[in-house]
Amino acid sequence: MEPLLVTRELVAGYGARPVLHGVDCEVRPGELWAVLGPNGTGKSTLLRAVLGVAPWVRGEVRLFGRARAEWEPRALARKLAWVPQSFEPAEGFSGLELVLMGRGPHLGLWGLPSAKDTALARAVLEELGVASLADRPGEALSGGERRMLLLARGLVQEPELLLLDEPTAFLDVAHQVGTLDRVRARVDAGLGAVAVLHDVNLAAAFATHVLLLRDGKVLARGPVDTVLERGALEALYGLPMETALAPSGARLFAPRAPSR
Ligand SMILES: Nc1ncnc2c1ncn2[C@@H]1O[C@H](COP(=O)(O)OP(=O)(O)OP(=O)(O)O)[C@@H](O)[C@H]1O
Repeated sequence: MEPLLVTRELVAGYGARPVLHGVDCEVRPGELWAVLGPNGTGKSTLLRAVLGVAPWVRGEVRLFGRARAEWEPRALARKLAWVPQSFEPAEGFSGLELVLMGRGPHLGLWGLPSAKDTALARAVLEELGVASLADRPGEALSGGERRMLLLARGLVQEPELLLLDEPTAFLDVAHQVGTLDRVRARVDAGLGAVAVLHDVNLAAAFATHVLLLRDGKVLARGPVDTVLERGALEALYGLPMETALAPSGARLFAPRAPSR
């Protein structure tokens, strides 16, 4: 299957300083890539470089078979959705209206959502277990509630490729699992997704592939079952790790303090 996203020798940074030093990756339909790595290593910068919002980028970024620069923004927004780490909703918008913004790239000349768009937005909120946020004022929502709206906005955009920057941050454990479960269900139906995660166990449970990023370089990448292992994680985080097999067969990872 043709890749949705390809980066080759990707270098990106801010000011004079490169943050990414030659990152290669490929994402195909039906793949959920977890990007793991220490703080400040360039995970968000990688997503931002793909979106074209990192201050400078060298190397190749191809989306849906074409160079990124060849895409007209609105056409690209019908295929590529972005779930950022956080947002400050402008005052006066309800939760439903904020989610409906995800339909923007699909709307006609006047930009007015139809009854079908509204039904889709309500259905996604329902699916995520946050239907009650539809009628709440956006500016009055908690950090976790805003995250759920951001995810809903990304899903109603009905993209072919979904980029998620720490989608589980600020969420309780049930919403963390629920969020990745809903993303994975869409991935199993053909979506491609890239999610920056800090929780190795969530990556093990939901990702199909992992990309381990350290100091702006790819330490390892490939299928989750082969790449996500103790030695690679110890090299990634510079910390001893323990692994175990749960009765369900799930692989579990636990960091150990070096002094203990
Ligand atoms: N707008 C910016 N201007 C200058 N430097 C930046 C900017 N954004 C990020 N950086 C720097 O680039 C480096 C990589 O940042 P990035 O946000 O990509 O890391 P990350 O791996 O996502 O980190 P975290 O896990 O802490 O979110 C960091 O050293 C950061 O300070």
